[in-house]
Amino acid sequence: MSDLLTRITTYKREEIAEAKRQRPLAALRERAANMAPPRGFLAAIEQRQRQGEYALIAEVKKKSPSKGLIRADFDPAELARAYEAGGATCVSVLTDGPSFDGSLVHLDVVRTTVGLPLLRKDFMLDPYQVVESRAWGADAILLMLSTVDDDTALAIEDAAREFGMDVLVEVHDGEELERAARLRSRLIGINNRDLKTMETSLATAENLAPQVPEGKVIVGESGLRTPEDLKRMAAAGITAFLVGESLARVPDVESATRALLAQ
Ligand SMILES: O=C(O)c1ccccc1NCC(=O)[C@H](O)[C@H](O)COP(=O)(O)O
Repeated sequence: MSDLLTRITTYKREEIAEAKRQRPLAALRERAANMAPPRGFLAAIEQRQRQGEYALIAEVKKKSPSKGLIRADFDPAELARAYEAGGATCVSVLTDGPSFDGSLVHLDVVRTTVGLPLLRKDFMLDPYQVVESRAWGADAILLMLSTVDDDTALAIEDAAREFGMDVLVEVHDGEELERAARLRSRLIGINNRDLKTMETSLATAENLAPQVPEGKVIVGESGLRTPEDLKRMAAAGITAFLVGESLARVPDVESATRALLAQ
């Protein structure tokens, strides 16, 4: 694991322990049970792909460890509304506070603003966080295999399935891809960002895509900026994308979203 991920997972474990003290699992489960059913995240992506269109998961992102402040006048609701109007299929909401200035409250706000399925983008280390995600309105979660062992990955996936949520399983190399293939989730995200160097290379997704087993849906993640980048991914068989910075940074987010998706 990179130094950054070690630092993030260390404070995340402390956050989880504190959250469990503040809101025990039983109370969280009750809140999750009272939520409207999940909006189908994978189903929305596959429907878009069946129509021959790109499926965009557009990310509500204020700042990041690699880029610092991305959007000074950050308003999660306004950003999500622009993504929806620009043709996004789903929205990813960063909820990590210390590194991204995210919050679970953003998830709640975005859910009441748009009708698109929502991904909770955070560092999932404990099944407790899955229940928390559902309780705050997420329809899907991200599971980064670089931060969990196989038993934990399975437990997190099981918890998500119990709540009818989808899991985007994130990999960055061949070994993680082999582990991802053993999980039941059909969504595999290939992260182009190397979290040791913070460099992005589209070659990562291009090289790993042919090794993804039949029946899985690949999401190309990070470093995607232009319609040409998406075309390059599509040539490698990837037509679903997770995009944050390049859309969240610009003044006219709706137009930028529409322009990115032009095929
Ligand atoms: O973005 C970062 O700097 C980062 C650092 C450490 C862990 C995760 C990080 N990013 C999360 C993501 O996966 C991206 O937000 C997402 O793929 C969108 O990437 P981009 O379009 O390059 O903003």
